[in-house]
Amino acid sequence: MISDILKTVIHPEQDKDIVSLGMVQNFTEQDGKIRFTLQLTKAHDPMAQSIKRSAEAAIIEATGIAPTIIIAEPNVRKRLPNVPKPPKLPLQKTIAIASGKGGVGKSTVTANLAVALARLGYRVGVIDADIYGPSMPKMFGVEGYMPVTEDENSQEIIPAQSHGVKVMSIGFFIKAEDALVWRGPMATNALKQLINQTAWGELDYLLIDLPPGTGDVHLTAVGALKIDGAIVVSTPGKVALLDVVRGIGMLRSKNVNIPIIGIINNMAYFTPAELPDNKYYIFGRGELEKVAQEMRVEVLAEIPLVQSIAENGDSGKPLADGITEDVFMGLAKKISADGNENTF
Ligand SMILES: Nc1ncnc2c1ncn2[C@@H]1O[C@H](COP(=O)(O)OP(=O)(O)OP(=O)(O)O)[C@@H](O)[C@H]1O
Repeated sequence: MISDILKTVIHPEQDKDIVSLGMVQNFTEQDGKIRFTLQLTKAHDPMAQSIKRSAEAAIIEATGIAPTIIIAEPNVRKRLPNVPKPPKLPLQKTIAIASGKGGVGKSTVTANLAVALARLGYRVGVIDADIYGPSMPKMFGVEGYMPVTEDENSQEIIPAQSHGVKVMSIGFFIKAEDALVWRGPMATNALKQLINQTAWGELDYLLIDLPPGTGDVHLTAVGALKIDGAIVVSTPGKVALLDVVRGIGMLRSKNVNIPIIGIINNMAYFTPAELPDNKYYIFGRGELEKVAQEMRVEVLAEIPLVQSIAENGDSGKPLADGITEDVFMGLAKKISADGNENTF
């Protein structure tokens, strides 16, 4: 019996055989071919390849048949407590998060919004297309993630998983200090690969963290996959407003032509953690709303400047405090099918 043979294959860390651990699934033996799925019990199990090789060797030794073994990642949704069933969406929605200039909080918004959508029960993926400064690995606490393919014949890379979100970043492949030398075609090719060669599985929302500005990488991202809409992140200062106008202009240009879902006013006001009801509009108030009105775009959310947002971003824990959680859950409801007015 093949199952007896597989019982001799022990998971080195869990000290139990792979049959008792329930890792052997969908077993078939037909026309001299043996095939099964090696169902991992934890995500990105570093032992996966060595277990697969041991199982192959054991079967070949006993039967002379080289089996086909497919490694399957565990279904993270099943392990998350209290996750509501996702509402049925007709299509996967791809949303680009853009900004006219760097440092306004685009990556922070992407990470927190992704986790908020996942908490609503949606299946969410994030592509860090910020080739010149990838920050998703840090924000999701998966900096050490080594991308692997499903098996050696597969071209598809398995994304990292963190806080219920699938994450793929150029940062998994290159050192941060090398990112700046990625220019032109190299950057655009890398981005295309990230988009098309990731094993996303089924997703309800795919968020793309675009690089800041309006360069060639944007056009590639836009060309490589159908983007359903863009969220533009800005800060309230006057200089930033000019960039918003430019950014929206780029997104609406003939070549790009992406509908704008709305603007996010990040660092709109300062709130001290100990006085969460006090709002200090230190960069002024109302200017961004004026620009939004002129450009016929909605301001989707005002996100306060709070120390914890920066701290949680640095330590890989999105949505880790009350203030951040409230504002991003509100935003996620607003833009998703959970919202009443705008079922994007
Ligand atoms: N609402 C906020 N409150 C406090 N800190 C914030 C807030 N939003 C962003 N930050 C901090 O500001 C810095 C810049 O944010 P972030 O990296 O998200 O910007 P970005 O627009 O993606 O930048 P880049 O374009 O350079 O990648 C980070 O240190 C982040 O933690």
